[in-house]
Amino acid sequence: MAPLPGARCGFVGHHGCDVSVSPRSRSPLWRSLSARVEAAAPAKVPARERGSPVDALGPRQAPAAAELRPALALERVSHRYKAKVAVDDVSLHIASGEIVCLVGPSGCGKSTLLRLAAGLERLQQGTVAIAGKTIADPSASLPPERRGIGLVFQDFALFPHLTVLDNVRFGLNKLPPATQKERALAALKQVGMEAYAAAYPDALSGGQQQRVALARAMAPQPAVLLLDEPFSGLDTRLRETIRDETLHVLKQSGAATLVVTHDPEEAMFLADRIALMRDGRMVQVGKPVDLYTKPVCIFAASFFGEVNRLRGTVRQGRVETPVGSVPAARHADGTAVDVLIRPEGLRLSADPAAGPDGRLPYLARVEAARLLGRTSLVHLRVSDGQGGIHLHSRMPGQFLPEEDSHVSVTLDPQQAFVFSASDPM
Ligand SMILES: Nc1ncnc2c1ncn2[C@@H]1O[C@H](COP(=O)(O)OP(=O)(O)OP(=O)(O)O)[C@@H](O)[C@H]1O
Repeated sequence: MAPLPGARCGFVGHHGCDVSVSPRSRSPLWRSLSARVEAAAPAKVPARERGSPVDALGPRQAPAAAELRPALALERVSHRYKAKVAVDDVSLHIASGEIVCLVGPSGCGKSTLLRLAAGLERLQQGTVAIAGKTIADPSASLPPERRGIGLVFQDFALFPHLTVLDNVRFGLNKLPPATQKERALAALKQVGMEAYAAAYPDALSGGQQQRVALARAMAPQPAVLLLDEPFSGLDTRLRETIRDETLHVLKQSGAATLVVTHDPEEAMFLADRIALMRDGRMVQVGKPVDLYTKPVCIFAASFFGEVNRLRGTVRQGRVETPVGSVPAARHADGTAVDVLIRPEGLRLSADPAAGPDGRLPYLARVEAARLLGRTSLVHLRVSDGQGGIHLHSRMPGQFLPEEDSHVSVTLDPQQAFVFSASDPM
């Protein structure tokens, strides 16, 4: 996967990540808009994707390859808040049935991009298209409620004076009453909340409210679902359960889904593709495995997990480090480089014997070892001739060598990334 045109990993610009504006803080305008949007008329999902009335909320067929035009397409979108550039020339396509997670540090422009897709922010530059039809450009814009999108926000924005059933029915008001009820109950069933149809939102837990908000967004069968930090109001344990359930529900819905999250692990868990932003720009878009194993820059490598960072110089297409040699064919001889190694890329053995090829192993002194549950984190010191370097290794299961003992280190080159030291961060 090549870096995106114009991707600037190290773009440390005048529009830095300064103030975070969460949807919660945008009320009351935000709330009234979100209420309007969530009350949107049934969306224009192509008939073939809707299914029969019987399977209205059942699994949809995956679209044939020829039909893979993006359900949602943002083209060269930019947005400023006065002098602040929040989104800078971003393009993103999402296919029907695909889940794309938009990640990046606080203030990098994720929510702004989602709000532009939703029509909650006037488009200043670029275009937004749904199912191949341009619905917004700087001269004209379809209002949010006519875009055929479902929205779920961080605070769920349920109507407190309506029952769960009526909350979900709200967006179906153009349908005959009997169909409204049938469709709303089916949506509630899909999220496991049909037993709570008569309850009011304040009698529900956070996780239950999130499920109702998802049912409400999905009940009109929108072609596009936009979720802004949908799990961040939930405690850690509940969040894992709810996002697992949500993944299955979203996959069944067949909608093109954009999920904003600041949590890289959540993105890895949910996404078919991840779009990583920084300072308003798109840094890298790809499958989670590609972002993790083929990061295009130091920022991308560091965003998805801890990395050990070593300095080195390229000699004959490789960099020698105190824990092993790393291929660096893309860099000219003599280039000063940063080598980033994931902790799980340093495999340890408590038996520091020579390898089968008779070569002496790379050795490290154990400074501490801690069991973290499924893995053990081992703090190491390796010699670099200048006082030593501190590194972390993450080993599967229980691996707790004695403090001050020596272990041998084998470096997995697949988990080591080399970037020119002169590249921006
Ligand atoms: N209504 C606004 N007026 C002025 N500046 C804004 C407004 N909304 C957002 N910004 C600024 O635009 C930038 C991008 O904000 P945005 O909310 O899109 O980022 P984000 O990545 O979603 O952040 P977070 O993860 O903290 O929600 C930030 O610097 C923010 O301060």
